[in-house]
Amino acid sequence: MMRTRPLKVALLGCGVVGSEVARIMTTHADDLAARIGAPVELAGIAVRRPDRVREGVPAELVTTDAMELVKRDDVDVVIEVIGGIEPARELITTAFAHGASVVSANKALVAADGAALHAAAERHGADLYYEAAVAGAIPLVRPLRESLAGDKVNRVLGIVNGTTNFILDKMDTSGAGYSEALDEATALGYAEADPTADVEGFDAAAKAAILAGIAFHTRVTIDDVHREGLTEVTASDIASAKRMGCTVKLLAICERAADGASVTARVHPAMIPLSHPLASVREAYNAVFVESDAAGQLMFYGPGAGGSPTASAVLGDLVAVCRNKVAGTTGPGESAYTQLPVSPMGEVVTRYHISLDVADKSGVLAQVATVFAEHGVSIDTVRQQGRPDADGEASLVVVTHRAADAALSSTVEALRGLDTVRGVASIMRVEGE
Ligand SMILES: NC(=O)c1ccc[n+]([C@@H]2O[C@H](COP(=O)([O-])OP(=O)(O)OC[C@H]3O[C@@H](n4cnc5c(N)ncnc54)[C@H](O)[C@@H]3O)[C@@H](O)[C@H]2O)c1
Ligand SMILES: N[C@@H](CCO)C(=O)O
Ligand code: NA
Repeated sequence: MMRTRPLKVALLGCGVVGSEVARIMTTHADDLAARIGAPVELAGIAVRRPDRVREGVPAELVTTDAMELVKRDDVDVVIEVIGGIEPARELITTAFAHGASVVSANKALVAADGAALHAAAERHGADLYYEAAVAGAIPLVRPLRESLAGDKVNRVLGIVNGTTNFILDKMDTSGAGYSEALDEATALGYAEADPTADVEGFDAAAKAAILAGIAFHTRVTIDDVHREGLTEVTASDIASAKRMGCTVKLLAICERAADGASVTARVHPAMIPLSHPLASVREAYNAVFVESDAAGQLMFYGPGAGGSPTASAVLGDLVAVCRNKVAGTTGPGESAYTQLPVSPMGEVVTRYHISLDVADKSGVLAQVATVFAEHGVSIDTVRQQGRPDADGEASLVVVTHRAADAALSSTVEALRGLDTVRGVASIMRVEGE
């Protein structure tokens, strides 16, 4: 039976995502009401620039005072799509204190302070949902939190940033330059307000922290995630990858250690074989593999960025928290009972592709091989190529077997110390084999 008092929603932020949330709430109002069992209405929309014309957004709902809006007694749900740490955090905690549940797309905030936010929600008998924060429209937070709650997840591996995938894809397929590709991603609404968050890997690291925490039932913050962006990836890395039958992707990788006693979370560019399903993830699409004991390998794929896809995830959460309100209950909160520590990057074990500029003379190969052996890093393949442009120099490309990141780092340091090694042109991890 439909309850007659409408549920009131405060929308904070009306940018790329917020404007789409407002549009869908208006156009789908009847369906949303039927699915929730109560009408759902916008109580107000907090914006920073009230003079901006926003098509389809009722002017009488617009306010610049977000704090006053979240304190209103008639507000049942707050949707936070402002982004950043403050004032989003204070607005969300104030919303909880006033009895409202919160839907947020804010990965930066959840990855920095998720535990405190969950605790505040629980204290006030409210919900905190953030499906949109990880991989946009793709259902991932809820499947991990609910559908896989009876299984044991061991690994989450994927492409979780649309902007960087768009850039790498354009560079790889159309030969576009880095800044041209970034400008296009920004114009399409994929990039964050400050694209540094995307290209330096902060956005993906925040998502990795959230995924690792939920997947392994422990607490992982963005500071625990090893992060390398794509600003160091060169055209020559992409060409090297092609020669190996690989492509370069910015990956987020969360793993439970083999002994089950710790976890790792990292974001970095990596070479993956063209035969791997992640290699064919194009443009701003995201794809995430989840490996678990009972289910085996699951793949989640879809649009990970953009106003309308992200709004889809926000609306899904809105329906869920509204249903909970109607039923007088709350959904699952934080599950961090395993308290597994997060190991440093040095303990991660993977394969490496290293490209060295070396003196083109006898004995160099043996010298280089000795350095690898001395550090316990086993070589899989070596390819030497003369460089007609550089007199007396050659390129040596070494691909290793699986080795600890710390062992690889000390190998590279020792290689740099050799007179015959003129430079380390690139080091890239090789994943997905
Ligand atoms: N764009 C995407 O593809 C995408 C995807 C997933 C998640 N997200 C997340 O969604 C959130 C919003 O992203 P966006 O792309 O819509 O950003 P945006 O910059 O387009 O929109 C944010 C809006 O909030 C407004 N704002 C800032 N401070 C405010 C305040 N104090 N009161 C009221 N309004 C305020 C800004 O003026 C801006 O219009 C972020 O947390 C982002 O990480 C975005
Ligand atoms: N800037 C983000 C938005 C989605 O979180 C991206 O490019 O993936
Ligand atoms: Na999602």
